[in-house]
Amino acid sequence: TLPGGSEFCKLILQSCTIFLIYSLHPPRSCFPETFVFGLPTFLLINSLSFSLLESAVIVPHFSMPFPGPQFRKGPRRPSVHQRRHSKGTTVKRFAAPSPPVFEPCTSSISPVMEMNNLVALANTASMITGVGGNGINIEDIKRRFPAYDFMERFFRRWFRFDIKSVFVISIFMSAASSSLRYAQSLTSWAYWWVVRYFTASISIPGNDRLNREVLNWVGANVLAKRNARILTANSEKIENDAWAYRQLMTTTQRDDLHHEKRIPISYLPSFGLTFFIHNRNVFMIRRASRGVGRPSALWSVQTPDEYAAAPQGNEPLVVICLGRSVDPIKEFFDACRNFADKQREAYVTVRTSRRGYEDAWDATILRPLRSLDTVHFDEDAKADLVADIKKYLDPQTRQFYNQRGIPYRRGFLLHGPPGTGKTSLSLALASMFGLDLYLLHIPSVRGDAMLEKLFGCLPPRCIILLEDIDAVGMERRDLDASDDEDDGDSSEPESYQELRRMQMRGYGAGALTLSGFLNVLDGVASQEGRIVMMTSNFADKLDKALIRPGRIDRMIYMGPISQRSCELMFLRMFSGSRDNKEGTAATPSSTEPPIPEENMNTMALEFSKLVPNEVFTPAQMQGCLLQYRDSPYEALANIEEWCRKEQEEMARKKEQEKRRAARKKARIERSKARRRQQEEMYRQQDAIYDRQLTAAQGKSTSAKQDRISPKSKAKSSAKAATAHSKQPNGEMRDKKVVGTKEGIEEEAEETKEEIEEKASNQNEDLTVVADIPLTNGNSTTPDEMRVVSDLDASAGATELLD
Ligand SMILES: Nc1ncnc2c1ncn2[C@@H]1O[C@H](COP(=O)(O)OP(=O)(O)OP(=O)(O)O)[C@@H](O)[C@H]1O
Repeated sequence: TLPGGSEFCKLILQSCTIFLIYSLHPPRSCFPETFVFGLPTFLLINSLSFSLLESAVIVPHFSMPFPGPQFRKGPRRPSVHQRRHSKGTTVKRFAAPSPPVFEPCTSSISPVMEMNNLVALANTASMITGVGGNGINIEDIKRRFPAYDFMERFFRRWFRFDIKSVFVISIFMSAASSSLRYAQSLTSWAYWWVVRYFTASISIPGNDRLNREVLNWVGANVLAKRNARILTANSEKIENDAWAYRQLMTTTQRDDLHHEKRIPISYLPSFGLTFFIHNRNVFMIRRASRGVGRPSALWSVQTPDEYAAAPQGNEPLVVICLGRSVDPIKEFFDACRNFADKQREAYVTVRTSRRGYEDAWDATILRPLRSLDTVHFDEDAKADLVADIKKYLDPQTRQFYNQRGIPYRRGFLLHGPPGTGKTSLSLALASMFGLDLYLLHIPSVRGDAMLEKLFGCLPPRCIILLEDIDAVGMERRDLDASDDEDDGDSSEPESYQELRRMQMRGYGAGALTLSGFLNVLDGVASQEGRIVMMTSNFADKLDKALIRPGRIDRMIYMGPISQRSCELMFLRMFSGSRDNKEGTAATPSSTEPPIPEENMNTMALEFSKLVPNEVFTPAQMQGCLLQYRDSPYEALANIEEWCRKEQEEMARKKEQEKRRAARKKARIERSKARRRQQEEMYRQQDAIYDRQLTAAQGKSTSAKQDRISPKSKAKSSAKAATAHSKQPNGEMRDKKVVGTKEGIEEEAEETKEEIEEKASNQNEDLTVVADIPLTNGNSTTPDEMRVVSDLDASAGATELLD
C-alpha cells in the first residue's frame, strides 16, 4: 500500500532521477561514482518535488512482502477501571499499564524495517551480480565517510530530506540494472545452448541461388498466408531471382489498369527470424544483416535491423530446424527448388553478370519460352543441331566421354550477319532443353580474371552464350595491323571498325586475351558439361586456335532469310493462337473476320514468292511483317513495294560503305607515300651533314662543335615533328608536312565528301556552298594551326642547318 498521492509522486520522481543518473553513466559504474555525479541532480529534483508537494516525509513507503508472520501491537486490553466501571464498581484514577498484545498483521511495515529490507535485498543482489563487492550497508558508509553524520543532519534539517534513502535507492537501482543484464546474458546463453544442442542448421551464402529460392518460398508460402507485420518491399529494378519470381507471381495476379505502367510491389522477408512449420518440423529462418543497426549511446540497446535498413538481396540466410538432424532442412531445400522450378516452367532463366559485381552471375531475366519453330533458318541444320545437343545431354554420352578420357564439352559457333537469329536460337534451345541461359557479351568483359571467375560459377548443365567473340584478342590483331599497314582491311564492315575504334579507346575486352579465353574454354580448370554457344558476325576474322574442334565443334551459318522461311514467318505472324478452332486462323488484333487456314497458307506462299531469296535478314522481314501486323492482306499488297525500297536502301548503304572504304584506302596510301618522301628527305639531309662534317674536320675543335650542335638540334626537332604527327593508333596522320598546298586541298576535298555523305544520310538537301579557305598559309582550324607549327619547327631546323 502507498500512504498517499504526494508520496507516490515523490517516489516516482526519485526513481526516475536515479534511473536517469544510471542511464547517463556506464552501466557498471561503481556506486560512489554514481553518487558523486548524480547527487546534485537528485537533490535538485528532490527539493523541487518537495516544495511542490509540501510533504515532510521523505522516506519512501514501500509495501514489501515480509518473510514469515509479522506482528504489531493489537488493541489494548480494557483497564481495571474500565472493567470495574463497566460492572458499576469504583473508578481508579491511574490504571496499571497492560502488556502489549501482538497479532498477525498484513498491512505495511514500518519505514525502518522497510529500509532494512531494501538494503538487505540490494546487498544480496549486489553480491550476486558483483556490484558493490560484498554489499554495502549504512554502517559501512558511516565508517567510510566520516562526514556522513553531519551531512545527514544537515540535509534533514535544511532540506527536510533523509540522505539514507538516496543510498538505499542507489544501491537498489544499481543492483537491479546489473541483475537485469545478468538475466539477459543468462537468457541468451540458455538460448544459444538450446540452439546448439537441440537444433540443426544450414547456412546459405548471400550470392547463392538457393538463398533466393528459399526466400521466394517463404515469401509465397509463409508471409502471404500469415499477415506478417515486418516485410521488405521492392518496386524498382529486379535485384535477384527472389524478386524476379515474386514479380512474376504478382504480375500474373494483378489486373489493375496500371499493370503496364507500374512495376508491382514485391514483398519478401525482412531481417531477423521467421518461424514456420513445414512437414511437421519447426523451422526458423534468420536473414542476417551486415551490421546495419547501431547501438544507441543513451540506452545501449541495438536498433533492430529490420527498423534500421532494408536487405539488399545478398544477405546470408541461416535455416534452423528444431531437432538434431539436418535431413528436414535438406527436404525443405528440395521443396524450395521444386517450387522455383514450377514457377519458371513457362519461362527460361537468362542470367547475366551484374554490374559492379563482375565476378558473379546475378542479374536474372525471365524470358517467355521460345519455341524452336519461331527461329527460321535452314531446317536440316536445325534438325542436326537439335539431335547433336540431345545426344550430348544424354547421361550415357557423359559416361562415354569420361571412359575415353575426352573432355565432356560441346561448343557451337553461330555466325552470320546481324539480325539473323543467333541469340534467338540460343534462347530457343535453352527453352527446348530446359536449361538456363548464361549470357555474356564478350566486349564488355574486363579481363581474363573476370571471365575465369564467371566460368567457375557456372552450373554443370547450362547453355552459356558468348556474344561477339570476334572482340577476343582484338588488341593483338590491332598491334599486328599497325605493324603492317597493308593489312588494314579497308573492306571490313563499319560495325567491325567501330568495335576496333572502341578498343583503341580502351573499352571492352582490352584486357581479355586470346590465351585467357582459350584457357577458360578448354583449360584444365574449365567446367565440364555445359554447352558453349558463341556468336560472331565475322567468323572469318576469328583466330584459327579458337575455331579448332574441341573448342568449337560445329559452326552454324545463320544467313539471310530464304523464301521458305519467309512463308513460315508469315504464317507465324498471322495465324491464330493454338486455342483457336482447328482449321481457322485469326489475325491478332484486326476486326477482319478470321481467315481459313487454307487461304492463309496460299497467302503465305504468295508472299514468300514476292520476296527475293536470301537477300534480307530475318530481322528485316520481321520488321516488315510487324508493320502490317493488323492485316495479312496489307502485308501481301505492300511487300513488293517494301522489298524495292529496302533493296534501294541497302544498295545505298553498301555504296556508302564502299566509298568510305576506298577513301580510307587512299588515305593510307597517301600517308605511306608521304612517309616515304619524308624518310628520303631526312636521308639526303643526313648525307649533306656528313659531308659538311668531314670537310670541317681539319678546322679547330670549337668551330667543329659549333657545326655539330646545330645538326643535332635540327635532327631532334625534325624527329619531334615526326613524332608529333604520328597518331596513337599507329597511323601517320595526314598532316601537310610536305606539299602543303596539295595536302590541304585533299583534306578540303575529304571534308566536303563527308559533309555531303552526312547530308545524304539524313535525306537533307544540303549543298556545300562555302569553299574552305585552305590554300593560303593562314589556316583557321586548330588542327591546321598545329600543322603550321610543325612546319615551322622543321623549316626552322632546315634553315639553321643551311
Ligand atoms: N532466323 C530468325 N527467325 C526468326 N526471327 C528472327 C530470326 N533472326 C532474327 N529474328 C528476329 O530478329 C530479332 C533479332 O534477332 P537476334 O538478336 O536473335 O539476332 P542476332 O543474329 O543475334 O543479332 P546480333 O548479331 O546483332 O546479335 C529478334 O526479334 C528475332 O525474333
